Amino acid sequence: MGLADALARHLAGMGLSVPKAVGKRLVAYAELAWTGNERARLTGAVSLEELVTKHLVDCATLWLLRGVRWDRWIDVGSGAGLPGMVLALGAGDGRGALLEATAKKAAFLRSAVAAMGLEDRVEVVQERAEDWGRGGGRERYAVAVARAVAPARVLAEYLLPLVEVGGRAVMMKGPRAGDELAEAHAAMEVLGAEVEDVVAVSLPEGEGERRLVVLRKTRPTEAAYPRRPGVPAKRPL
Ligand SMILES: C[S@@+](CC[C@H](N)C(=O)[O-])C[C@H]1O[C@@H](n2cnc3c(N)ncnc32)[C@H](O)[C@@H]1O
Repeated sequence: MGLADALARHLAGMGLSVPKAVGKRLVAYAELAWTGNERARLTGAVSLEELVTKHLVDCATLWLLRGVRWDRWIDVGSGAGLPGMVLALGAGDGRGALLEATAKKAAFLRSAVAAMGLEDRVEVVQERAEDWGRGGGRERYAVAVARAVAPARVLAEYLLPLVEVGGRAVMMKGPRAGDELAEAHAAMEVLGAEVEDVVAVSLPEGEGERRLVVLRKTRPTEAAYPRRPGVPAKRPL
């Protein structure tokens, strides 16, 4: 079975389907990321097949969020482009940004965006989230999303300043999301956000449990946030 078929089978296991052409483009992107892996350590995947059937499928869980529109999004700490490239290739024709602090990874992201013909609607930003949230990215996006970047209370300070009032921060978490959210209570108070939803998803073929945490921003971010690069992680709110 080809990788595009394997991807389709895994997506079907979550009640999702994509047109064949989209499946092929997702696999083409995964092949780029897998090749790029040899030059810069881009993903934790141990094989191209795992990148497709585990990591891409995990990112596609975002399509299950009914209340979130992916038309002005930013993927914070995008790494090899996860979940941002999956959103760009599979979630309509919205505009997005891939934010990544590491130069080698940002260079890969630029080449992948160009190779997939996405330059018109996907921007690569090589910055720290803390800098972009004080600068050009402040309150600019409808949705900020992150996967495997930081604990919820740290991530709240990375994501919420980037989002407009009424916008969403989406944290892709594992089954311990409840504990992380309890720790993030103070951060959400300070940053002005409430938990809108926590969606439980079982990945197909026993690949594990996921929680998609959706926060809604309720008021503008105070000027003091986000704090300087490194401070949110060192001294979480
Ligand atoms: C473990 S990787 C996860 C990458 C990708 N989201 C994924 O799911 O495969 C975390 C990434 O976040 C980036 N990162 C961590 N903190 C960051 C920050 N404050 N601003 C921008 N990027 C950050 C790192 O450089 C790294 O590429």
